[in-house]
Amino acid sequence: MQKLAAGNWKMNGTGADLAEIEALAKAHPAPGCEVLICPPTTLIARMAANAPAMLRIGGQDCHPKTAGAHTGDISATMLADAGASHVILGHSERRADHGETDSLIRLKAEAAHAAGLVAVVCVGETEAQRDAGQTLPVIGAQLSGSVPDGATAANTVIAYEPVWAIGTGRTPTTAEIAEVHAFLRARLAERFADASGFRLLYGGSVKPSNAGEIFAVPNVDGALVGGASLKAADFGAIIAALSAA
Ligand SMILES: O=C[C@H](O)COP(=O)(O)O
Repeated sequence: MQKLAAGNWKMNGTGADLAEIEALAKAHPAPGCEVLICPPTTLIARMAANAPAMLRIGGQDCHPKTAGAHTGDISATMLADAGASHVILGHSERRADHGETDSLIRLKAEAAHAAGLVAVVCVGETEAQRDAGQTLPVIGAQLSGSVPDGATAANTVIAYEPVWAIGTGRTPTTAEIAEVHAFLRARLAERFADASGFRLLYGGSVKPSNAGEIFAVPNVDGALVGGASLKAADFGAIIAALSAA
């Protein structure tokens, strides 16, 4: 399978930041992995209009419906129309800030698939859940509830993001990442014939300095990167590490 370096710009970036994409493409015109940037919605069409061949573009959320009276929302169909090929769903910031449930995320993933988008479905435990020994049950429930039956290795990517590792500079040990990713692979195998082909990303404080050791962990097929995806030099170094893994 082709590994995936995915950047989530979150609520960061204006037109001036498109220069980072130009710099990234110049430094890595033919990376040895798939490269995805999920900018704010306002930048998707502009990024897609001049997208270098090495780059895929994604949204950060979508509504479960195709169209309708939903002020402020955007549909998967609209993302695809703007030039997106992927959409992040169920990020912990949306689960926390917008009360997104597993069943809602599943509906969003179904909408993404119907629009021809790859759904990047996020799962991850809070620090309190890890401290209580609930990491695997929590992640198992999120996976079962959020990933629709129509998921395949081609249309779905799973991102494991421990909530306590996001933007904190803290990461799990490589053994802890390995345990969760092996668990995810096994749980997917209970439902999907092509489970071995699903890309499993790690996310949470991935940086150039720790990317190599994280990418050496079994069943880690790439990363979902927040802060370090905003600058071409940092994200380029992560792309290089994944390409070499
Ligand atoms: O979607 C990305 C993750 O939330 C990770 O963010 P971070 O790399 O800034 O910790």
